[in-house]
Amino acid sequence: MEREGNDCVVGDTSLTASPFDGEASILRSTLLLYHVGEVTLTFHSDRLSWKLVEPLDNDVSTCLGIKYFSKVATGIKLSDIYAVELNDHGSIHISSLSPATECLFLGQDIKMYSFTVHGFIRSKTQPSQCILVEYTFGHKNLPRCQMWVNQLNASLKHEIGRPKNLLVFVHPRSGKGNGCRTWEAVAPIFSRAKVKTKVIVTERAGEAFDVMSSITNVELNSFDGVVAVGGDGFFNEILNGFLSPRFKAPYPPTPSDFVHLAKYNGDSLVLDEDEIVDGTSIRNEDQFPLIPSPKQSGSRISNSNSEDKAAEFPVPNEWFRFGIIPAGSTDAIVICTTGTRDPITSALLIVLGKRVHLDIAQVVRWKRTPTSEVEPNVRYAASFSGYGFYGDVITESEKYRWMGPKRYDYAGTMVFLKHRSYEAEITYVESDETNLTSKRDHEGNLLRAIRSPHKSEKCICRINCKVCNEKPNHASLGVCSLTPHLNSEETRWARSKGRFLSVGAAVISCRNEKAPDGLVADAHLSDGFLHLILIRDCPHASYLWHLTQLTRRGGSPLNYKFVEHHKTPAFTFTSSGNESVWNVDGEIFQAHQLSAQVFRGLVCMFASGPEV
Ligand SMILES: Nc1ncnc2c1ncn2[C@@H]1O[C@H](COP(=O)(O)OP(=O)(O)OP(=O)(O)O)[C@@H](O)[C@H]1O
Repeated sequence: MEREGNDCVVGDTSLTASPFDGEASILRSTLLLYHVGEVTLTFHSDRLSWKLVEPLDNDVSTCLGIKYFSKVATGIKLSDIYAVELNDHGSIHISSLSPATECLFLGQDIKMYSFTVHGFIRSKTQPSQCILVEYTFGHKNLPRCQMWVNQLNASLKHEIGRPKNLLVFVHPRSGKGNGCRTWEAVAPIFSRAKVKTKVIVTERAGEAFDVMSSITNVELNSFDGVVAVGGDGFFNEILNGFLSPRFKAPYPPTPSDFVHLAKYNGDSLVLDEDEIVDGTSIRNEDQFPLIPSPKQSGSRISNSNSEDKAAEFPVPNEWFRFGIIPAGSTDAIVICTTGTRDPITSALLIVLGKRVHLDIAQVVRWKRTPTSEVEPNVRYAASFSGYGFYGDVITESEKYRWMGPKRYDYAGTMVFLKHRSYEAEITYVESDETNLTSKRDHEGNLLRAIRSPHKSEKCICRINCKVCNEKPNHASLGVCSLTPHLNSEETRWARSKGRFLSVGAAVISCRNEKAPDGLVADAHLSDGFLHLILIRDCPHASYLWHLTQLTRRGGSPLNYKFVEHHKTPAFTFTSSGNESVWNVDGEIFQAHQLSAQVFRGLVCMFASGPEV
């Protein structure tokens, strides 16, 4: 049933007032909204809205005396639409419609053409989660449907920031081994949104690193971003492959009395603190099979050539973004950046072209090579680097990878029972916000902090976070803009020395399903600070209490005398005595001595921050 005369296509110069709200509309037609009824569909520049032709009485429509309840939406913002498609079956039989709609056709068997608008709505119970919605509109006239599709698609093209071409890495064995299935579940969102994807399913650890570090700048420039279908460790590998050859920055600062322990036998250390990192040393990592040597590289993407040397790929790069489709065991980075652990939400945030900046820690290990030269070894971390308990858990858990995500619980229990502590010295740059929980008095006793922020005073990072939005201007300030808390005239260093159960540096809150508020509830995605958490040796029961607090929503895991919490842009670590390893974003990094700093908002993610 067609109502001729109710359609109008309005050009730019002769916009027609919408009958609903007086706003200028671009397009208006009477169409059939499947499962609802006949509607007047109106497109304003930023919104598609519809209204039932038959007036509703309290959301109830009546047809032939039968009442139908209409609880559907009455519109969708253009920014929440990710695809509009003309349905290729061409026409449908009225018999496949809902009873309410069939009533409109009085049972006639009429063929219709249709198009579907794909978008999302936020879950009412979990606001960070996006739920797919689709609205199918029908009309007997094919050109009319085509006109709507063309108009809406033309408008979607003007939506800012949406990607067109992505490089996707899938880790098939991530988490419970669901990497491929997870990608298959979200791939239709990309194809509907007409986002081209080059998909690489990894066959071994280190492959994504190789591809990312050897891909030419010309080819990388052809992508709008890279997507990891996997866990935190997999994302870390991709991040390191991206940054290592491209990001040029000084090494982290160290205090004037920082002695590189590799400097024994009176050799002088040849490193200059201002020396530029090219990061290629990561490729020579000798102890970790995950980061292979260049010879192993079986890259499925072309290698450098002379044309590429001329092509630039600036880092930081505002356009190029990273996405994570969660398929791992912990997925802390995706939880912190999207507020949820949901592949559909992640895929939608990617195709809709969302953007949030993320701080990245540069962790530099100082180590003597077989030729007796001291060599820095650079790793980048997006979520957490930890030593002692955290390093021991990751080492132990690798033995039980076959258990899947449960291996962390098992390994955690084993390591907890052993209750090992490690002798170390940590120095950190003080800032006005540095000492947050515990402080040592001059007699060496641990005092409960007086400056610990009360819970209600904590500024939690969320969508449009004010703290993160004060982002530095990378273009005008160069690399200095990445270390805003290190650029003051005088850097003040503080020191903690003793036996520690763990030493950790959180870049972000590290929320995950086991720790709903994360390790540091008020950490920000992009404030240019690391949260240094030092857990001094303490009785077993006290440590258990700290760990238990971590698992509680609203818990206070840092509010103990044996816990030091320092908000700092840089720190150094030197171990003495028996050693653990570092756990960098869930990957092992063996370092006896290291220095670290954080770069504010170094990379952009396809996300918008958590909706907390
Ligand atoms: N095809 C592969 N086979 C084996 N290992 C791989 C493969 N592809 C990648 N890897 C390695 O597996 C490691 C762990 O991957 P990932 O982070 O996805 O899983 P996870 O450890 O289960 O999750 P999470 O890091 O969230 O706890 C990564 O460091 C990556 O190098």
